[in-house]
Amino acid sequence: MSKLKALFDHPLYNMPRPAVPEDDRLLKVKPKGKPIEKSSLMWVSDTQDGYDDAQWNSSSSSQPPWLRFHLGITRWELYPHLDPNMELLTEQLATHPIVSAVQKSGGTQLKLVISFPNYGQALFKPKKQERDEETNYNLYYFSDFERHNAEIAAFHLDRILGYRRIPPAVGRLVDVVKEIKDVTTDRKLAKTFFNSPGTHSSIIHGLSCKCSYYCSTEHALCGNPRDLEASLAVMLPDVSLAKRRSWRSPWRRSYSRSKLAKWETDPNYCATVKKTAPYDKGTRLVDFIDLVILDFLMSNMDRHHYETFEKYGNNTFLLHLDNGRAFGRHSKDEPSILAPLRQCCRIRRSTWLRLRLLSLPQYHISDVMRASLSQDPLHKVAPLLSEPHLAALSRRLKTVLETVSRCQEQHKDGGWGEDVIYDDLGDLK
Ligand SMILES: Nc1ncnc2c1ncn2[C@@H]1O[C@H](COP(=O)(O)OP(=O)(O)OP(=O)(O)O)[C@@H](O)[C@H]1O
Ligand SMILES: [Mn+2]
Repeated sequence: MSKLKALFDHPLYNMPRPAVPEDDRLLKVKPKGKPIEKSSLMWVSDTQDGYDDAQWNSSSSSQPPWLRFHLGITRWELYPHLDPNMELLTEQLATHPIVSAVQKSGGTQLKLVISFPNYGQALFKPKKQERDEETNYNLYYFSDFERHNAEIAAFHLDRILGYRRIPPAVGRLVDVVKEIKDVTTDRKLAKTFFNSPGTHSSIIHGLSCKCSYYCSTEHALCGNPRDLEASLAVMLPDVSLAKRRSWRSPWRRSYSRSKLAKWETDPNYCATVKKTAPYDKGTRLVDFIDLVILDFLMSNMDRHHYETFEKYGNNTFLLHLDNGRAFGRHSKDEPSILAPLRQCCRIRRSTWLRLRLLSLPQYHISDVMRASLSQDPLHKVAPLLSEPHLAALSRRLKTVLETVSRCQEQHKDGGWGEDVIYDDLGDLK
């Protein structure tokens, strides 16, 4: 734990920054401390059963942690470094009673939207795979399971990298009968519960769903006997309050078993991207490279899209949502994920410096991840990432740093050494 603390106390994580301009906040509280009207809560639920009476105003001490999280979102990050709100926010996700659970439509696998008495909401993804199972090498990335522990580990890794672009996610043991079946108003969901015919003393309940893959009784999710491990990620502000835009990744895979994508065959692919909006201006390209580095470290091949908050136009951070297909394999790295860095040879200075820090023994990436993950409530059931996955992180970090060095070498020969490192620190370096 001391390595993690030392890392977060390091000047690279505590750079002086100008105060956030009011317009850079995603949401505003109504002026003059008027209580937030009940009507603005209509999107949460139209039945008030099980919910607390909400009496919030513009004073942050009256606001529940999920609301403080929403109000803290800015143009460049989801939450501040060493956020005092984080502990209570994650504790409530892990312990607050569940008053409702409904299926979230869309996507390939079952997800639920969970609601809490203080109107907070979370995106629930259930455990589907044991921690020590590796994704079958014959399986295409788009048929892989989503892993609840990957969602949790991705949040921790994103924070350790200093990005703060993934909504906080925690693990929780959920009683599938008491906390889902008995409280859901989603009749279709309730109908998918059944008792396992094969067990004697322990009753196993499964739930399956309506979605495109893995939603049959063969892929039922089983409680043990009723407890099911899951990840709960804080919901972002509803899109009626803060619209988001979804961007197709320029390095998207073909999602076909036979076709290659353009970036896999065209060695000059990045030159075209660099000339194309929004990658031709501002920090979009280096922000995308940040995301690529996160994905390579956790071996996530499924980054087909990313999202931004529409309010900020092109000058904003990228939301790193949907990390369930990360951490599937530890014995192999996937070099193609790093293609954008190799092809564009560009990285933010602040990211590069933090990566170098994480490769030093006193801040070693595997050690700080182990420490960070040990704070999750599911750690007492089993460590969120097995040791081989933690070891893979430091091996992959080395590859990222070698790739940057190779870029610098190549660019030095061409006489344009300045190009690789994008200077986002100015005088601070
Ligand atoms: N924390 C969150 N708060 C609000 N919305 C979210 C959150 N996380 C994800 N979403 C939204 O929910 C949608 C589905 O989530 P996610 O992509 O994780 O599920 P999925 O089943 O993996 O979907 P897909 O199969 O399309 O990849 C996302 O497109 C995103 O817009
Ligand atoms: Mn997905």
